[in-house]
Amino acid sequence: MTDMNQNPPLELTGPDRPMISFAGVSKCYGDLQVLDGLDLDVAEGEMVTIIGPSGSGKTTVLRMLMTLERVDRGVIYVDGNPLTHMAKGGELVPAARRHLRRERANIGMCFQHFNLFPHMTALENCTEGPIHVLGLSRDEAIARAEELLTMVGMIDKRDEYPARLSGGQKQRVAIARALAMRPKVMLFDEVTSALDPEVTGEVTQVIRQLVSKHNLTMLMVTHQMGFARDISDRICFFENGRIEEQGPPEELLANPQSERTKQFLSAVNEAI
Ligand SMILES: Nc1ncnc2c1ncn2[C@@H]1O[C@H](COP(=O)(O)OP(=O)(O)OP(=O)(O)O)[C@@H](O)[C@H]1O
Repeated sequence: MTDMNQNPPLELTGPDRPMISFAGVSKCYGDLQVLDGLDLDVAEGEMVTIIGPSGSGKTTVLRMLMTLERVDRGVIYVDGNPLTHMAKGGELVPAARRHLRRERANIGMCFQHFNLFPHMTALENCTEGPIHVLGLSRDEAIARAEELLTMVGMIDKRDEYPARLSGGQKQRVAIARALAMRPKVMLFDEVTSALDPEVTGEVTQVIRQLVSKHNLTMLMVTHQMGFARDISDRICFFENGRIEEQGPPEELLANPQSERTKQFLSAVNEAI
């Protein structure tokens, strides 16, 4: 087998290359092996959800895509470019830093607790990154933010501060803010977990629109099987840092093949 860290391919090419690719990725925290030779490809425009027990490594996958964590072995590619192979001896060389900054701009992330800037209005939350990171003019950034706030149904709240918005409204602003950076990939970590069930539907609908309008690629983590069922093209069941089983939602949720997936889903169903 090729050692990906010794000799990683410089890039993945070809029209069928995945938008996201984890190739043999392993990660340890001390003695704890969190990811264990993970292979996971997500095609352009595909919506993939990761489910699995607590501690199985789901959030670590998203954090590694955000380059918040280093890989120990293997390579992660986004749109064919490796995220990790330029890291040397634990410190990033300047070229690697620039490369990572560019790559990171391709990736948007939304979190369970929204992480909006509390001292900025909904509109300012959406213009801050485009002005200060992408170098857009104020007018360009405002036009982009207004278009996105309209898309997520929040334009009438453009001048409100986050404290005056409901959870669902905050999450929709957070989605608009991430999109304002024009990412190729969106990551969603438990974005509906802090929301009331009736509000979950409005966020799900907004996320669905993103694929049809922007052809975004999405990787999501959730504990909510209803959200996974409604939103995903494919669900991956994680166990001990590997994919135990994967498939379309209707197959994986209704007719799981692996004993572990069956146990997990029946425990989740009992808890509901
Ligand atoms: N920075 C860290 N240092 C040490 N251990 C960590 C760190 N981050 C995560 N872990 C551990 O790695 C394991 C996987 O964490 P991760 O957050 O990826 O799991 P998860 O599947 O998302 O869990 P949950 O469903 O509870 O959010 C856990 O045992 C966690 O305690």
